[in-house]
Amino acid sequence: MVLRLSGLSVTRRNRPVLHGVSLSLNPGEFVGLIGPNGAGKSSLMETALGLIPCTGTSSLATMPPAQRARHAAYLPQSRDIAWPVSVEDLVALGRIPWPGGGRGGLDRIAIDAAIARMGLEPYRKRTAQRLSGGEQNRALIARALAQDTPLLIADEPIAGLDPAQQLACLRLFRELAAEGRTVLASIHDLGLAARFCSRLVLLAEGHVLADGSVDAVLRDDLLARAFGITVRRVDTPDGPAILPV
Ligand SMILES: Nc1ncnc2c1ncn2[C@@H]1O[C@H](COP(=O)(O)OP(=O)(O)OP(=O)(O)O)[C@@H](O)[C@H]1O
Repeated sequence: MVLRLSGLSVTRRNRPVLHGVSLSLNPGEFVGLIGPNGAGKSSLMETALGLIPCTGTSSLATMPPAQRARHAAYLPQSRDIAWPVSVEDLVALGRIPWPGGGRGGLDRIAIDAAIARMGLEPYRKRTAQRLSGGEQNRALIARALAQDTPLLIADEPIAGLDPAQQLACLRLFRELAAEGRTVLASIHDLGLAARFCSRLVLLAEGHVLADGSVDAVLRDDLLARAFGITVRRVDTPDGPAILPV
């Protein structure tokens, strides 16, 4: 088990936003977290990481901070880069939890691999704050990859990426899962989530409405209940195309 959440409830500004959420993630899963705006997806990720107070338990939140940082990498929804660092130095920050802290030989290998995997070679010496939004997003994903953790928690990782970069990012996450890592990512594009994720969790108003295979979760009744939409579904050789109507 890579992450176990048990009965998580969260209140923000005196409003309950998560209600007794339980979830277990296993090695090799790419789990897509879907649900309407305000459903609690980011809150769930932040709570799992121990960043906001809750009742219930998260196996990650109870770890000492250094151990937690070697277990889970996090791509937050806000992509703010606070300092004018180079892409290379930004990615190296992912190595801080490990012995060597970014400067050892193993760190160098992990940093170079993350930069290559995100196609950032041409940008490595550039100031990260001066890249385009999508390029900054990729640099922050590279930082998370350099952290080399069993679990990656990514909040809307494909938001702001062009179609080719969206596919590249989701392919990469699928590859990470095939390598035995676990990825939990919130995704608004139901078609892409259906094509790439091995499992979906549908969150609505702070409750898990459904958790399971793509077919079990993307049911008409559940989508109508969560989003108030119906979908047209067309099976293609590349996976389902899902059109909300
Ligand atoms: N920092 C905060 N302080 C107070 N309330 C918050 C805060 N962040 C989120 N909320 C509230 O918590 C609820 C869940 O928000 P959350 O960001 O977890 O939803 P989400 O499913 O990630 O939404 P989205 O798809 O829009 O990113 C919302 O009602 C939101 O207004």
